[in-house]
Amino acid sequence: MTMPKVLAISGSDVLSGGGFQADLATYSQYGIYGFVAVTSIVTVAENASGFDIFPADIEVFKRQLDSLDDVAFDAIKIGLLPSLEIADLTLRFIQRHQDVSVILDPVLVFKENHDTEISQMTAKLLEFLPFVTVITPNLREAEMLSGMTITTVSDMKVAAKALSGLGSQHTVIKGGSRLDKHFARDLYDDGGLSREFVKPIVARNNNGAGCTFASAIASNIARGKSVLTAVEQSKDFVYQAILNSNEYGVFQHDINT
Ligand SMILES: Nc1ncnc2c1ncn2[C@@H]1O[C@H](COP(=O)(O)OP(=O)(O)O)[C@@H](O)[C@H]1O
Ligand SMILES: Cc1ncc(COP(=O)(O)O)c(C=O)c1O
Repeated sequence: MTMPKVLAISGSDVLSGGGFQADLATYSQYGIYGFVAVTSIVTVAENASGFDIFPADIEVFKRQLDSLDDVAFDAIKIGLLPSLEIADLTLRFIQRHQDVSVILDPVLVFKENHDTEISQMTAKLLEFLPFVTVITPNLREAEMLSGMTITTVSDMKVAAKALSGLGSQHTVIKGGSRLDKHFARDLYDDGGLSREFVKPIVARNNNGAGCTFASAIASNIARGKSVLTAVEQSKDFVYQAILNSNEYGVFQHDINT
């Protein structure tokens, strides 16, 4: 049997916690053949106070996507889009491939609080929603995309419904420690059904947890699982990944706020 094929449209994380390094590591755990179109290169900033994002040359990025037009992917996972131009080309790519499941991890807010040009990018990401199978914002990203303030699990439910209403077939909002200091609560919504997935918060390096979670969802969907089952299984997968994570690099991370 041939392996399912999943494309990551993602950045490179030089420390390999997140980005396409995390995507490929996850695909390999699921027996998925992983492809990558690189959106950007992320390095530790020279003063070591955070990260610097270097967008891919726009022509090079376009040529990567054009090269992939004839591959029959089983799913496409989208991560860090560092500029509006790169986001636009990505949107046009998924519009050309509407038969493929798309998992959008809207990387607007890093754990390291590196705010990209947030309001314009938020508006651009909203244009993706009608072409997206699952969107996986963290709490702050969900607030930006929905225009709501989220302080409780019931706010999270309303925001998830609002995002599903804007076109995403399935929404998973990843709750942070602002919501609950002890439990990592994620809220799933498909426009009708709403489900909460909860795990204890683990005090370990969770850099790249968002990338790993979205890639696991993409892998499960590519393997034929329903989206709800894919999310449930991926929540377990990322929990195990954090329990076994390496502690290295210069940053300690909180679960997103
Ligand atoms: N410290 C942690 N302990 C347990 N689960 C976590 C922890 N950090 C993140 N998660 C889980 O990992 C997944 C990714 O979430 P998160 O890291 O908050 O996303 P993002 O990287 O987009 O901010 C979610 O399912 C979240 O609940
Ligand atoms: C290229 C890239 N994409 C995405 C992320 C987001 O990572 P996380 O899953 O921790 O939000 C990072 C963070 O380092 C990154 O470098």
